[in-house]
Amino acid sequence: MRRPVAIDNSLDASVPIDSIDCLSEPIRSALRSTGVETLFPVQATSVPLVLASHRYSWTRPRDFAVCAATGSGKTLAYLLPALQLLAACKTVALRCIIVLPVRDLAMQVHQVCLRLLAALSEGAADSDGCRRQIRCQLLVGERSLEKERHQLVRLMSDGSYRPLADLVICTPGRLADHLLNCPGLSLARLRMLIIDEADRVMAEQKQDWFGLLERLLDKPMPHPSIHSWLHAKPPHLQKLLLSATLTHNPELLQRFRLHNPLLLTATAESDKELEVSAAPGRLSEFFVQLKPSQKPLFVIHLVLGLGRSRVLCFTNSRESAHRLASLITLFADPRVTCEAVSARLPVPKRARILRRFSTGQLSVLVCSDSMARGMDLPSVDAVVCYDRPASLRTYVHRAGRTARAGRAGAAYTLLERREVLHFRRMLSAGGRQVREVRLHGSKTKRYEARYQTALNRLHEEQKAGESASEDQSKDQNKKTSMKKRKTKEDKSKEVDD
Ligand SMILES: Nc1ncnc2c1ncn2[C@@H]1O[C@H](COP(=O)(O)OP(=O)(O)OP(=O)(O)O)[C@@H](O)[C@H]1O
Repeated sequence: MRRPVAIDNSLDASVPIDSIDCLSEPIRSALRSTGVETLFPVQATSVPLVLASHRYSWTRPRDFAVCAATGSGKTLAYLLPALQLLAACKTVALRCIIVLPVRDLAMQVHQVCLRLLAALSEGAADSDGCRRQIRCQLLVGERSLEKERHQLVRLMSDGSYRPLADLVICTPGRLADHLLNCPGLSLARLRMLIIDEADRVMAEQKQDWFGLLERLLDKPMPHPSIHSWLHAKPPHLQKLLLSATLTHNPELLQRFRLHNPLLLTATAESDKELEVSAAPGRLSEFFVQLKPSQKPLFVIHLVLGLGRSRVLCFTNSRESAHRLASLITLFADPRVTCEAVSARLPVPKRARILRRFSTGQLSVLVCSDSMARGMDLPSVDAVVCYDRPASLRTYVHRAGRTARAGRAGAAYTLLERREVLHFRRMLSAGGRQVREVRLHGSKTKRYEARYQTALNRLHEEQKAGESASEDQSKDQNKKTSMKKRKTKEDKSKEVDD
């Protein structure tokens, strides 16, 4: 890869949108009406470069890899050039695909995109009103494959297919489903493939979606229209890869067959295998050494003693998440409200819990690493790595749920003594500064008795639960052996008869 372009890690280097000449006026006014007055450094660096790479339609635009801090605004860094390019196209055709590793993230980016598109079409109504609306579809498996397919293409009476989407936001698995099962889907006009959280998407390679996509790229349109004859030569596809932890390893990146790639980076330290973006400017990072039994007490102390009002806790297992949430609930202090959320919960329930946390009705949300990537929850003022993160990547994404968009935040990692050395080494390899804070007994004394009561109640509830399930399985065993005996008796009766 050529010499990387540096991205300023400080939001003080943000640039007023009016000074970004390459942005069209409709996009600028859409930004203004969604409350964006300046472009963050990652946006001010990448938007002009990406747009410039499309200046001449006869040359193939180069590809980009963007590595910038969590919460630094990478979403707009790719949405803005994509929307500007799409707005200039007169006809509907699938021209841009945005791939995100999980459904929740795709839904979040879809929301950001819809807000911008609504502002764009309002602007069009105010001016000449003749601009075509960009059509964006979300494909994450929320609806049946059939229903999603009807959002992508329409079968016409002459047997041809009419494209219905300019832009698709999807997960890799769902994209593969459509590439395999949607007969009218044509990629002949595809100009941009954007892969957010690219390192994660790359690691999973679900259903070889990228191989499928490449094979379909070369396929001609199923039923050529006059339009497709006029534009017979397929446009060049540009790829944009983004993450806060993006590898610089050319071999790994070449899996996406990048063309003349340019790396835009705000990295902490140069490492060939793993590039970790510099930490967000106003993130303070701490670790606390304590016994496992003290961990819930520390979380309670964060809210009651240190005044953190929105705390996001990451555990390594669902059991650990539910145990912590139950314990905090049994602590029964109205100032510390807590729930656990996991990817297994039905989408509406998960959305309800996230809304309660975002609106301040919950002070502590416990979750697994499925929430660590990309989720943009407003005003999280502290992240707690309740269980030790397995890797630097995991840590960076967990900690990155706070201190977003220039706000202040703190990340606390709770460690047992034997874990401290490994953790400190792991962080210093990523150029991160982490300080130790101590949990003094004098500070937690006032809620210790109540905590002990909650702990005892939790043990009792667990015991009651265990013996109930033991009874249940005994009953079950009894029923099964009775059934077996009966069938045996019936059989021997049949033989006697
Ligand atoms: N130019 C801007 N002006 C004001 N707010 C912005 C701007 N750009 C982004 N934001 C806000 O910053 C927050 C973080 O943005 P975004 O989610 O794009 O970060 P990210 O770099 O993708 O983070 P992650 O690596 O965690 O996915 C969002 O709430 C977004 O609305």
